[in-house]
Amino acid sequence: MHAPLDHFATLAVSAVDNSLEPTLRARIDGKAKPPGSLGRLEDLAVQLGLIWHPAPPRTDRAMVFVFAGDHGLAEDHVSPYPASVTQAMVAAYLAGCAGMNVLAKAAATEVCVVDAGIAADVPPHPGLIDRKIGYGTRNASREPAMSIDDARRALSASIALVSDAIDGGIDIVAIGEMGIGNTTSAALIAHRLTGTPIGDCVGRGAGLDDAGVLHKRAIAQKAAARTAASAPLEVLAEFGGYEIAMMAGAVLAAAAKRRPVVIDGFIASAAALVAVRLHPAARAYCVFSHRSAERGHAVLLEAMAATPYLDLGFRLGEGTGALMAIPLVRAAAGILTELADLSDVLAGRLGQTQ
Ligand SMILES: Cc1cc2ncn([C@H]3O[C@H](COP(=O)(O)O)[C@@H](O)[C@H]3O)c2cc1C
Ligand SMILES: O=C(O)c1cccnc1
Repeated sequence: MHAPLDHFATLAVSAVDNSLEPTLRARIDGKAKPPGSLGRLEDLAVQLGLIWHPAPPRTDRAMVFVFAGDHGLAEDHVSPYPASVTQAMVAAYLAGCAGMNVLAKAAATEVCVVDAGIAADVPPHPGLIDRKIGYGTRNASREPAMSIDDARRALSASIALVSDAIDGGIDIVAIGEMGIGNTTSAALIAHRLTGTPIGDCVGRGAGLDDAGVLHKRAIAQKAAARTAASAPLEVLAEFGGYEIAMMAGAVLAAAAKRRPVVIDGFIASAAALVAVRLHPAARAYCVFSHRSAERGHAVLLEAMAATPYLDLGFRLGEGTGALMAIPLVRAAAGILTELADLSDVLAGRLGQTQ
């Protein structure tokens, strides 16, 4: 049950070489289209070029890692659903019949389901990766959700898992989560790492009504008032959860291995912020997929100067928003690797890709 700590301690993230950007822009401007006419997809192409330099970007295999964990906070009724839904949804992922599975199929993306800390013993399944750190976190409104050591264990476990997947041929990493109560954890992380008032970070989560949001806000206030922690690892340990820690580790692993990591919505963005505060160079590897309808997502996006590509009104999690952006990543890479130069087209030299 205990993963080693050293993958986190020894991790190195190298910065992308931003001085290459003008060269990449000029190359894209020379393609068979008016300059800038593929809009923000060109920005994504530049980002992929910087990440993969000097190699051309590869996008054959994408994998979404869905980390599942339970939250002690759930006993305070911060969610309209009981904690048992976490495990039930994991069973649905393994059966291939959840929202995430449907969207992963459409996005030609492999699925990796990880038990980061579900509050029950989950029956073994060939599709389930057991990296359980504990049986749910402790209640962050009363005490730290986890120890610093457990936060490091969670980070290290996912760093090892995602690094191995990349070594095994995964070109695009995407992150998502399942954990009843985790929008409260994410709100607390957003609040503490950005300095935004907690009330502006708390939203409806899985569908609270107005009274429910008021109650959730009060619980979050209580948790925030309990601790003055401000360093990213401490904030992560104070507020949880295991699946958020593992998403942060996944971001760091992708960055360390120089692969793009597609960030889902509110909770995944909170994890990305933890990762970026731990290793600022990791920001350049993050692709922010969509703008979640959850209140507080804007706070996180702004803190990372991120403008997502999609606005579909999603507020599900599970990696669903990230999955919808995988085709964009593939298309953007194609701008660099398959789109002809205008000079070749005008000279009638067709069918030669760069
Ligand atoms: C059936 C169901 C499936 C879900 N899939 C993702 N979430 C989403 O809702 C949860 C966060 O909301 P809160 O903080 O209000 O609990 C997370 O598990 C998130 O992934 C779901 C929630 C439910 C109910
Ligand atoms: O944006 C998300 O990831 C989200 C929002 C609400 C509930 N679950 C997930």
